[in-house]
Amino acid sequence: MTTPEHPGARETLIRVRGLRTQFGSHVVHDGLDLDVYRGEILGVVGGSGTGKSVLLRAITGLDTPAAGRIEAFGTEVLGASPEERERLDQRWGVMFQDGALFSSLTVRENVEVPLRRIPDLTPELRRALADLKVSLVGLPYRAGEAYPSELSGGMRKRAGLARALALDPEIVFLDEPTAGLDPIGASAFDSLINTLSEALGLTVFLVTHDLDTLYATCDRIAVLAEKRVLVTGTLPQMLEVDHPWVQEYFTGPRARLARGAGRSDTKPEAE
Ligand SMILES: Nc1ncnc2c1ncn2[C@@H]1O[C@H](COP(=O)(O)OP(=O)(O)OP(=O)(O)O)[C@@H](O)[C@H]1O
Repeated sequence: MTTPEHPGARETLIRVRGLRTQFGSHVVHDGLDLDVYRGEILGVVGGSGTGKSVLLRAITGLDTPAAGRIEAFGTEVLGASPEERERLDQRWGVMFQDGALFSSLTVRENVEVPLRRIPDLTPELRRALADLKVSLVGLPYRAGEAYPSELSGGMRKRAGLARALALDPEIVFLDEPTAGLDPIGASAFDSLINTLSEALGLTVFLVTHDLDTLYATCDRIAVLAEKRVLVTGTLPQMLEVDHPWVQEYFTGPRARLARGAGRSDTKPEAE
């Protein structure tokens, strides 16, 4: 299937070509291509088990694919030297579905973990920078002193985002950030993603099942199906795609609800 859009000549931050991932004989991706452009919020959708999380992990070097090329900021992720890898890790942040926080550390200490990679950063400055990130994601100051178990699910997700933002990355990878949140909490998280994208020029790679989030935040969508990125495009373009899963997902009853009565901060149609 062709890719019906290209948002002008934009800088490609991440370029994936011919990606193949597999676990034993189970092939998850085969011949997957994807570009992520600077400054965009890209929503990655697909049925359960189509490999959205595996793609995120492959791009960020957490899983090693069987074949293909992944380029981030012009650097080959696969086969990057430890020094290159360190530089890449400073240019992206990853927020996992459950926040993946260390339960024995306070929120501030969790956010300080990536900051420990910066040589010569005094403990006082590290702490101050962590507090800044905690407030950047809309958590109250006292949340920095709380342990993850003392926070609500929504606050834990924000804490996970604060840690992902610790090193001022250019791109954040968010794995189902609104999963498990009530609609008000999910809507607040959508607004936070939009605000951070606009204020910091942050690029966002967003794995989600949440149609409301797609409508509220995403500039572009990539659909995973048939072991690859089947199609990319804007939301209006998705409505024109002639593929059963895409049709069902974007024009089914839940999609109509999301489109019609979307959250209050629904993003205007991109391009
Ligand atoms: N470490 C692993 N070992 C074996 N199989 C794995 C591993 N990680 C993922 N898989 C398999 O790869 C496939 C894709 O998994 P992935 O978690 O990426 O799907 P997903 O699209 O994110 O699904 P969901 O929407 O349900 O979260 C699944 O069949 C999963 O069982």
